[in-house]
Amino acid sequence: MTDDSLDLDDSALAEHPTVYAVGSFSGHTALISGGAGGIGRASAWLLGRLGARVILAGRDPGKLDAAVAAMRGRGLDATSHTVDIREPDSVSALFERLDQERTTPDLLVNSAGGQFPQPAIDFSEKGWNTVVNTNLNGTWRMMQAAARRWRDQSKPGAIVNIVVVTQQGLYGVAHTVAARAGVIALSENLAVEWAPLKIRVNCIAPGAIETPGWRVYKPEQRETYARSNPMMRAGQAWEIAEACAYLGGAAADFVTGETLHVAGGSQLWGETWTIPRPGYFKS
Ligand SMILES: CCCCCCCCCCC/C=C/C(=O)SCCNC(=O)CCNC(=O)[C@H](O)C(C)(C)COP(=O)(O)OP(=O)(O)OC[C@H]1O[C@@H](n2cnc3c(N)ncnc32)[C@H](O)[C@@H]1OP(=O)(O)O
Ligand SMILES: NC(=O)C1=CN([C@@H]2O[C@H](COP(=O)(O)OP(=O)(O)OC[C@H]3O[C@@H](n4cnc5c(N)ncnc54)[C@H](OP(=O)(O)O)[C@@H]3O)[C@@H](O)[C@H]2O)C=CC1
Repeated sequence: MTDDSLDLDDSALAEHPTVYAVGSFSGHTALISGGAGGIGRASAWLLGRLGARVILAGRDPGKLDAAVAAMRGRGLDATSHTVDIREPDSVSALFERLDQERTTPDLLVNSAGGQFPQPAIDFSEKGWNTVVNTNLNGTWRMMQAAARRWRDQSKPGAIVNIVVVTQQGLYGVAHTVAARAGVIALSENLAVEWAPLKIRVNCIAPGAIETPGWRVYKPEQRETYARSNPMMRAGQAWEIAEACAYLGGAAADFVTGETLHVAGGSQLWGETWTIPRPGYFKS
């Protein structure tokens, strides 16, 4: 697979079949961090097509503008705001801008995240902190800011955190596995603590999903990902978007504190080496 083939095709996202009914998110607003990336953009398209007003958030205004223009071109209600979830002030500023617009999302999808592959023994202090600050602290900041609005306005809310498979077999990204395990534990805790506020908190653990985010991995490592699960294929961003629509919507009104693996079974079988597999493990 080439670097170019990882780019998502907006015209495909505009027409991909879905199991959900058009209008099932009418009247709902979804804030999607990482909304111009692979999984975030597919989720924005799906939720938008189902009737939601979608707000895409990320660091790169050019990518956000392009994604919003494509969605608006198909008649969807899409806007964007910049945010760096690593910066507390940036997250505060995002939510203040939404307050000024009198916009409170009903659904927050935390898809902003990422990591770089490196043997854990070589992690620098800064590298470790960057990944933990992005994936654990950044996700937390977004959750807390949204929850405060829902509490203050006595509104229900739903959060879907995109994490990674943490049980086994994701080697070379120990920093992100640690951060995402933190997000899962945090989500389970908040599912209880925020239930009185009518806030549901769930996670999706994707397996290998072909997105632009894969460019951080060497082609020879990427080539192995499709065989990292018993279904022997890579997943598509649309498959995560559909799970997002489930956990973020009315069908999951009684679901909270859950982590849904959309991973082709890779949480049960298989191994993923984002760095070259050491000779020690070769048969
Ligand atoms: C059983 C499990 C089955 C599951 C199968 C799954 C298989 C799939 C493969 C793996 C799973 C995960 C996949 C994905 O998540 S793909 C999509 C996610 N997208 C990305 O990861 C995007 C790319 N990543 C990044 O943008 C960066 O890594 C980062 C998160 C760090 C953010 O980048 P940013 O530009 O904001 O930060 P910097 O470049 O300034 O870096 C800050 C410091 O981080 C250290 N660093 C960064 N890159 C490297 C590197 N390549 N090697 C070593 N260290 C790195 C470094 O300290 C940086 O500071 P300095 O530049 O000052 O040194
Ligand atoms: N693709 C896969 O195989 C898997 C992905 N995941 C996870 O799913 C999530 C989405 O990944 P995917 O769509 O594939 O990756 P992408 O890299 O395509 O998208 C991630 C998005 O996050 C945004 N982002 C990154 N850092 C920040 C930040 N500090 N503040 C705001 N936005 C940020 C990026 O936008 P910008 O640079 O413009 O800010 C980017 O658009 C990530 O958490 C990823 O780790 C988990 C398992 C497997």
